[in-house]
Amino acid sequence: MPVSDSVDRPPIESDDAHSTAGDGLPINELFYSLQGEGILAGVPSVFVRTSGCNLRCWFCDSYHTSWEPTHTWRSLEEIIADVKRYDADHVVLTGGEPLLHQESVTLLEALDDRGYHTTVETNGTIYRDAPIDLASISPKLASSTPTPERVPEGSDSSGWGDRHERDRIDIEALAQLVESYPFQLKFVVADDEDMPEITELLTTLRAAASVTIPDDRILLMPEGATRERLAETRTRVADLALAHGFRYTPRLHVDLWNDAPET
Ligand SMILES: C[S@@+](CC[C@H](N)C(=O)[O-])C[C@H]1O[C@@H](n2cnc3c(N)ncnc32)[C@H](O)[C@@H]1O
Ligand SMILES: Nc1nc2[nH]cc(C(=O)O)c2c(=O)[nH]1
Ligand code: SF4
Ligand SMILES: [Mg+2]
Repeated sequence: MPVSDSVDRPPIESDDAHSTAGDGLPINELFYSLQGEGILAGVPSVFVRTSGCNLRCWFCDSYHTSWEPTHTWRSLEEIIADVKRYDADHVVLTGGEPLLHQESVTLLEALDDRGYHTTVETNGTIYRDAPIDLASISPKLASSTPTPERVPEGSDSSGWGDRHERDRIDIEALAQLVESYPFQLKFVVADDEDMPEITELLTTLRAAASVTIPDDRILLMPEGATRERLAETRTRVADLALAHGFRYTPRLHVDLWNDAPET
């Protein structure tokens, strides 16, 4: 369900945390696929992708939820009816940043009431209290920050470099997420220069959080929105996972369907 800007509601403040409340959610796409990433990779799942993000990763594979957000406003009833069309018991709520939206909590409650397993894909900068079966947290490293040289084609990084850098890590939100939900920490990695920041962040988070964070919940995921780019990064990242005793996660959907929408 690719969508364009809606005319029936004002445009969302896509870059403003906690921006939407009230009935419904800005939906960019809703589709059925295999979970491509993380400890549930391979599980048939319905993906609900909200629009709007408080960060601007230069490599974002969901450009139309962040750099140039598009959406249709959908009521929770409509979203649930669409989810029910598929024979799946796993739902993945993603974005954009789904936890920007207060209504994501209401949607998760409705899905939980209907017996669905819920995964939330989040950048880890916002905590909300919701029935989440797996918090799939992907904290953003310095290598994600946009610069004039490293920015999606046709976009302007001005204003976003500093803001992204300021907001990309919130230890308090990360600690609350890992304390509250079964979790995985999924780092996007391109090369060994990313590793010192990961180990430092883990030291800080382990000191801040009241729960243990075992190494088998730390996943390294190769950076790459296309098969071509993944071919450059994946073996390097797998070797880094082995060297550090962390898990490696593939990006199955990119291997299978490259960068096609609704996959
Ligand atoms: C589009 S994001 C949406 C959820 C949330 N905003 C986040 O970043 O976790 C979904 C997942 O894709 C990952 N991702 C986005 N672009 C990527 C890329 N070029 N290579 C690898 N992973 C990427 C994110 O790190 C996250 O785990
Ligand atoms: N197949 C598939 N698996 C995914 N896991 C996380 C995704 C996301 O964009 O959050 C994603 C996605 O976009 N497609
Ligand atoms: S935080 Fe997620 S949705 Fe936002 S720009 Fe980064 S990868 Fe894209
Ligand atoms: Mg994706």
